[in-house]
Amino acid sequence: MTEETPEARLATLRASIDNIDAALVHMLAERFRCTQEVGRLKAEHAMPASDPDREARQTARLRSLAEDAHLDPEFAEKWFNFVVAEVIQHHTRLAGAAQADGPGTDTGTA
Ligand SMILES: O=C(O)C(=O)C[C@]1(C(=O)O)C=C[C@@H](O)C=C1
Repeated sequence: MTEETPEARLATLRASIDNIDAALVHMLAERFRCTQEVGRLKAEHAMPASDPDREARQTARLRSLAEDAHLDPEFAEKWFNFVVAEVIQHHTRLAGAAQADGPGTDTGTA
């Protein structure tokens, strides 16, 4: 039986990392597609960009999931906070644009 060389093992592991990174990019793209719609909904209905209660619930949930998965819960929380900060910036920008547009030009009347 021939042993796998360290170089071959590294290449195998990197192939898996490539797949995982690609999946993460696709999942993040889907998440941002979703939060963009949430941002539009919030802007249209003058709802606040951030929801600290929702964030607290999600942080607790993700920390628990991370523990179960043997992922550092501190890291999971940092990742979530990083993503949410970006989402809130997008929401705030959409709210500003909605305000600049005024209450809506399409009144449904002729
Ligand atoms: O669920 C919402 O209300 C969102 O705007 C999404 C989201 C998130 O990205 O998870 C972002 C900002 C809020 O503070 C809470 C959660």
